[in-house]
Amino acid sequence: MTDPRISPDNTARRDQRNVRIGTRGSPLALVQARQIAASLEVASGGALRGEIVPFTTTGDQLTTERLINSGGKGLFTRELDAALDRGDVDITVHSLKDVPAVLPSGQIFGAFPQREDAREGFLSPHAEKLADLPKGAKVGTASLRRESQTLALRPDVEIVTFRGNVATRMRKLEDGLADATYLAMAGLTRLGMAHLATPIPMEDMLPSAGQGIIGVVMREDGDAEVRETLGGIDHAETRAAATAERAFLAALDGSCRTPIAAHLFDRGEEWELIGEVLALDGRQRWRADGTCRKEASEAQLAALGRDVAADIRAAAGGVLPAFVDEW
Ligand SMILES: NCc1[nH]cc(CCC(=O)O)c1CC(=O)O
Repeated sequence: MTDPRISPDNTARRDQRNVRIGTRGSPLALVQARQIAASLEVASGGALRGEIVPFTTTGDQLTTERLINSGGKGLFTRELDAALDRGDVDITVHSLKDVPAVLPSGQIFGAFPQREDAREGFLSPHAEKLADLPKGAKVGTASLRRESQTLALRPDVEIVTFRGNVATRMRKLEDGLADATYLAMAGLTRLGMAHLATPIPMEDMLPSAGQGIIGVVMREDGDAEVRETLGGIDHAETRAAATAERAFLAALDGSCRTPIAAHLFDRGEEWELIGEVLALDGRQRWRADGTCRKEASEAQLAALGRDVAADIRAAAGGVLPAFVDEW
């Protein structure tokens, strides 16, 4: 006898297949993974069912201060990459800005769903924006990019190392450990907390390459139905941005200790990529930009990223690589 309390909609379809989704276990990561699960279900007409498999990554375990900048690449992806390799999960879901510029071999991006607000958010109980902070104020961040960008605008402020998930950083701010901090608007928006921050104009603070983008990774030889369904949730403009910004990153990021920012802007008729590299103390900043047609291929978008990177190297007059290595 069937239980009348179970509606047919909630009964697992016999032809429905599980897709195991590897993700970090942080609140933001889980929101993102659930979004992908829901999209997969819709895009496959109910044939695929997402099953969230949370992992603790090295980056989640380490509590050392400068971990993002000192521990090498892939701190937040290593365990997920291995699980995907072994076939323990079918896909992995990442904040693209935490994914190293080059994917592990055998892995590809199956989808870049539509980008969320890529701007940085400014959070402070005392001020609306960086310029309003009193002289010598403390700004909390663990990001070398945010540190150097802040010092470029406000050499007088003191940078204090600030990490942890969104809730932790908010608490540190409330406890007065810093007068202000930054969080990506994308993460705040996904967590329903965008109202806590003031978006910073892109021109004032260029975000990290890939900021606001979710990357869905699968094995090159992965399941054809999963691959096709991921193709259905891929967003062309977002893929264009991911491609150009990551090519720029790959061309410059010899060291993960380099403050680098990049964003692909929609200028109506064409794309414009703006890239930026800074000295850690913010006293030097190199910016370059380039454009390409909206119809550009992925190869052309990647070339745009490399060209802008080359322009920055040229502008830095050869000082960049050695300089960067010392950081
Ligand atoms: N480095 C941590 C991280 N990775 C992705 C986001 C936010 C979401 C996004 O940019 O996609 C954050 C938090 C932050 O920088 O504020």
